[in-house]
This record gives sequence, structure tokens and C-alpha cells, in this order.
Amino acid sequence: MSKTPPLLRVRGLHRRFGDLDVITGLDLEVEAGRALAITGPNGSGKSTALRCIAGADEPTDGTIELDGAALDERSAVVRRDLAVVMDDMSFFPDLSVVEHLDLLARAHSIEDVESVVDAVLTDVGLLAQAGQLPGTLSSGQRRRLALATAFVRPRRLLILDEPEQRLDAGGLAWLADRLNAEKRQGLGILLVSHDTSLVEAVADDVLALEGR
Ligand SMILES: Nc1ncnc2c1ncn2[C@@H]1O[C@H](COP(=O)(O)OP(=O)(O)OP(=O)(O)O)[C@@H](O)[C@H]1O
Repeated sequence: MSKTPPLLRVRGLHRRFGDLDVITGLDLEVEAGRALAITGPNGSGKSTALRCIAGADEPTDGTIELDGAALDERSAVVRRDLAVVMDDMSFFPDLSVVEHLDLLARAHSIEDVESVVDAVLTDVGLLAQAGQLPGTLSSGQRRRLALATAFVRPRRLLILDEPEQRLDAGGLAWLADRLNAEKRQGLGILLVSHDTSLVEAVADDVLALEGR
């Protein structure tokens, strides 16, 4: 009897920059409805691992599979399934908050765009800032917008690099609740975090990378 493959499976991930071996033989799995947190000191390779898995960087070696098939970020299916929020997200300077979310929802063929965008704006606490340009937001509000880009689109796997960055205490509590709600809906979550309370509240498994 064949076992269903996990949502995400990474085997033997290796990333070298010049002479520097940043990741050497990383294995991990994320099942649907579960969250895996990657922790570790600054420079241990957490963001590099996420970038490789999200298709933003090329691993030196290793395999990355979604549903048991090699992950190809050029495939429309993969682009639909993967919602990625990295720690350095940039925005169009001349598009407002609501226009960013509207654009993303339409690009992903979401039905009833207006009500979906409205619900996400309310959820992330940016309703009052809907008409503002990204450059006029506070850093925490920009982080909320980055998170909103993941919640306004289809997704089966959330990849989040330090999603807690810049959030206030209320924002942190909201984020933990939101991510747990995503898990209950069957999403898999892979997150990098330095926030032990967020990791404890959300992660089913923790992978601690070692510093060099
Ligand atoms: N494009 C690159 N070229 C050269 N070295 C790189 C590159 N990207 C990352 N590195 C190096 O890889 C190592 C790991 O970086 P990475 O950003 O993955 O660490 P991290 O664990 O996410 O750290 P932090 O907790 O500070 O966010 C660092 O030594 C970094 O300088």
C-alpha cells in the first residue's frame, strides 16, 4: 500500500555560496494541517533554506517535492499552491494597499474579489489604511500588508520568514490565531521565527539549525 506523500518534502538540501557551506543536507517535511518552525541563530541558514524551498534561490543540491512531485516554481499549480512572505517584501510604490490586494486576488482568479479583499483588510487591521500608498505606512503596517498578500490568494502551503517582525503585542496574538486557523483549514505552514511564543503557539514540529 502506498503512503500519501507529505505536502512538502525536502531531502538533502545543500546551498553553498563560494567556499561557504550554508546548508548541508537539510531534510524536512510539512504535512497538510501542520506547521514546522525553523529556528536557529543569525546566519544559520534559515532564510536561505526558505528561499531555496520557495524557488527564490537555486539549491546547490537536494530535492524539493510538493505532493511527491519535484517542485517547479514555473508551474501554474505550484504558483497557486505556494503563498510566500519573505522578510524583505517590496511593494509597488504607486499602488495603494487595497490596489495591491485587489491585483493579487484578480491575478489568482479569486471570485468575489471585493468582499475577499475587504475581509482580509479587516482581518489584518488595515481597513483604515486601504487607500494609502505603501511608503506612507508604518513598518508594522507594511508587515501586515505583506501578510495580507498571502491571505488574499489561494494557498495550500504558507512559507513565512519571520512573520512576527514589527508586529505589536496585539498583532502577534492575532498572527498566532490566524496561523492556527489556517492549519485547521488544512494548510501546511513552514515558518522561520525568532519568536519563541509564536513558535510554541503555532508549530507542531521545530527544526533547530545550528550556528557556525
Ligand atoms: N547571496 C548570498 N551570497 C553569499 N552569502 C550569502 C548569500 N545569502 C546568504 N548568505 C550567507 O549565508 C549565511 C546564512 O544566511 P541566512 O540569511 O540564511 O541566515 P538566517 O539564519 O536567516 O539569519 P537571520 O537569523 O539573521 O535572519 C550568512 O552567513 C549569509 O552571509
